[in-house]
Amino acid sequence: MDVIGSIHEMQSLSDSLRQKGKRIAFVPTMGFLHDGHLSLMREAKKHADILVTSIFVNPAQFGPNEDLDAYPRAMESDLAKSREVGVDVVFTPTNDQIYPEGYETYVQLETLPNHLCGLSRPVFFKGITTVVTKLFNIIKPHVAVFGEKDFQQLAIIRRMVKDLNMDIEIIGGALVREADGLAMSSRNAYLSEEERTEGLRLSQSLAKARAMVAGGETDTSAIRAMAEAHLTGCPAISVDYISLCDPETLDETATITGPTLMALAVMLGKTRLIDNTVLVPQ
Ligand SMILES: Nc1ncnc2c1ncn2[C@@H]1O[C@H](COP(=O)(O)OP(=O)(O)OP(=O)(O)O)[C@@H](O)[C@H]1O
Ligand SMILES: CC(C)(CO)[C@@H](O)C(=O)[O-]
Ligand code: BAL
Repeated sequence: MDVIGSIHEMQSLSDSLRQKGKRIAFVPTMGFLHDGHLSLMREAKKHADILVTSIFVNPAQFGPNEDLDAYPRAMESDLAKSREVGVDVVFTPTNDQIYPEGYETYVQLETLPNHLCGLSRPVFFKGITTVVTKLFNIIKPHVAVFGEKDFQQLAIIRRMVKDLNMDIEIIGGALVREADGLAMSSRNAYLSEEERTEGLRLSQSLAKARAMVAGGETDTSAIRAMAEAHLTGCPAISVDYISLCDPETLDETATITGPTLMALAVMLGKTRLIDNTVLVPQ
């Protein structure tokens, strides 16, 4: 497995792989790898000859009061896990290489960021679409895999690739959970033991919603009220959003008539947690 820190070296390697007719798959990450990331890598390997991943904690997607400095990092164990899963190349650029002095070009969508996480994280998706565009230009993948845990991110990347005619296939990887249902996330490392237990309220709310829909419920306000009550049953939880929306436009839905995204975001103490499921009417 190669570990490459230089943009120039990465671009040259991608060019030569492409010239040899190799198909390149790409999985971008911010490191502190868990089984969610590894499942995306296993999926990506099915679609290409060479698997490239990146580990880069992107400052442009963190707001001034967010957790950029605290974000967990574990480069050595990340490299060991990557090697084990069969990654061919890990790209690990520095902040100065990605955003050198004088940097001023950003990629931004008009509408999709004005929903869900984008409402409370104003620079989040502008930072993501910018860095993902740069990573695509450096790694030149044929296919890239993003997790369905970050459902809005996946929808935004799909839209961006279509709108900007990027010749890259985007694949969604299923959300991976701990055995008790908690969605895997690097930020789970912030949780105390007690918070870790209370964090189950997200996946429990989604399970209750699925049961309501299976029982014939179609009114999203009833489902939202159930989730609000279940989440705020824990005083340490403050709800950012409980959204029942169209999975493509992310516009809120009053009545469930087709597949509907139910997405949750909460602060549990100082930790931001998200989770989602797609509700399908009977
Ligand atoms: N539980 C999961 N199941 C599937 N994919 C996941 C999961 N967690 C993260 N991913 C995906 O891994 C990729 C890299 O995500 P990232 O490095 O931000 O990890 P993360 O665990 O989501 O971190 P955090 O939640 O703290 O931001 C993204 O495409 C993300 O959707
Ligand atoms: C796609 C990504 C690596 C861009 O920094 C990040 O948002 C993530 O880890 O989901
Ligand atoms: N998983 C998306 C990156 C973030 O929350 O900052």
